[in-house]
Amino acid sequence: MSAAPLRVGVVGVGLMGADHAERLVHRIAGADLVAVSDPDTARAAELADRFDGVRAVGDPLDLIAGEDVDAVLIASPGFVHEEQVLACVEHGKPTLCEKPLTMDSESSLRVVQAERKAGRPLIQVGFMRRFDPEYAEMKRLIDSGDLGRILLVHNTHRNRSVADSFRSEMIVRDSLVHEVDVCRWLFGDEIETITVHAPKPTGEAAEGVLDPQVAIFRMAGGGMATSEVFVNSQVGYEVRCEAVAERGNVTIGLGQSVFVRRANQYGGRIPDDFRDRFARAYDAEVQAWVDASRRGEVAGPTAWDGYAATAVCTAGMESLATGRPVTVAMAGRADIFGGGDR
Ligand SMILES: NC(=O)c1ccc[n+]([C@@H]2O[C@H](COP(=O)([O-])OP(=O)(O)OC[C@H]3O[C@@H](n4cnc5c(N)ncnc54)[C@H](O)[C@@H]3O)[C@@H](O)[C@H]2O)c1
Ligand SMILES: O[C@H]1[C@H](O)[C@@H](O)[C@H](O)[C@@H](O)[C@H]1O
Repeated sequence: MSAAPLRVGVVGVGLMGADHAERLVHRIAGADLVAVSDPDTARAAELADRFDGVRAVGDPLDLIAGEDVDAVLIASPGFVHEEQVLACVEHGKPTLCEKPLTMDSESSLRVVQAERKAGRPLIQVGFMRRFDPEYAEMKRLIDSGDLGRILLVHNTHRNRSVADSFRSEMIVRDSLVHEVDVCRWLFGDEIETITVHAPKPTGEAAEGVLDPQVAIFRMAGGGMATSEVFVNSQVGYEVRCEAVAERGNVTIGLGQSVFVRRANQYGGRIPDDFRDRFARAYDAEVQAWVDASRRGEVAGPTAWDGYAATAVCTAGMESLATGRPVTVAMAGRADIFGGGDR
């Protein structure tokens, strides 16, 4: 591992970028935040001013090219990820790119191919649930084999509310993409077909938005998963997952760590949003990225995982439009890696 701290630049400093900048400064070892960039230059300057020695850069591509930046954390909107990740690859910089890797499977495949051409792994994708202590324990239990083979997974994913600009297809591409990654990871298998159904929408969703949605995945090895995604639930941030195996089942996300009784009521607290529920997961994710980058490696979800998830969501958006099951179209791994393991 390099003895020097990793000098990190953050691209996009909205909700997630600002949250990651705070964690890089206050909670992550072996990294120095050196630059932030956002087309909203006032927002970037305001964030940079909160910390010592952090500069605000107008053009994200200048930050990526910067000689004082060793590695880049991308937290811009998904539609600019392709250009920015490709620039990072061109400059040989380790990159943590927030999900989704890109907007569709063709562009994600271009990223996989560019990384392959660069000759070394550079990209980690921000599927932070893999770093959540509860999900990690679930994965450990399933992989131990003690419960037998995993048969089914049931996911629930609810946000309190989203902006009216968050349309039906974004529920698939931006929200369901987490369940896609979780299922690929838990089953250790690809999703072969996806069907996305929608009941009559909630009156709390914007006009024309199909919310909630229910997705069904059929895994290549015969497993199956259901996922409810409901982004205007009005309740809070609820993420639950139950894995059903041959001799037992595992549930996470019940949120029962603190149970309070008062004023004729009992219960616990429901988190506001992802930053609250997954704070420890983001910390572990970014720490793993920093550590691996200093070793010249990639930890956690790879560009291939980002591509596979995007390919499933591309099929999912087609299913949402047609109401029919759609087979996921993916390039063969061997065609890209020639039998390698990444
Ligand atoms: N892992 C998670 O749980 C999680 C949670 C929320 C968001 N995300 C992802 O993080 C990313 C950012 O989401 P957010 O919620 O922070 O959005 P946001 O809208 O709060 O912030 C996005 C920021 O990017 C800036 N931006 C716009 N165009 C840009 C460009 N070309 N280059 C750089 N910055 C640009 C905007 O000005 C804004 O400040 C998205 O990819 C989103 O899917 C992940
Ligand atoms: O971009 C966000 C983020 O990925 C959250 O984790 C998810 O719960 C939201 O639904 C999505 O919009």
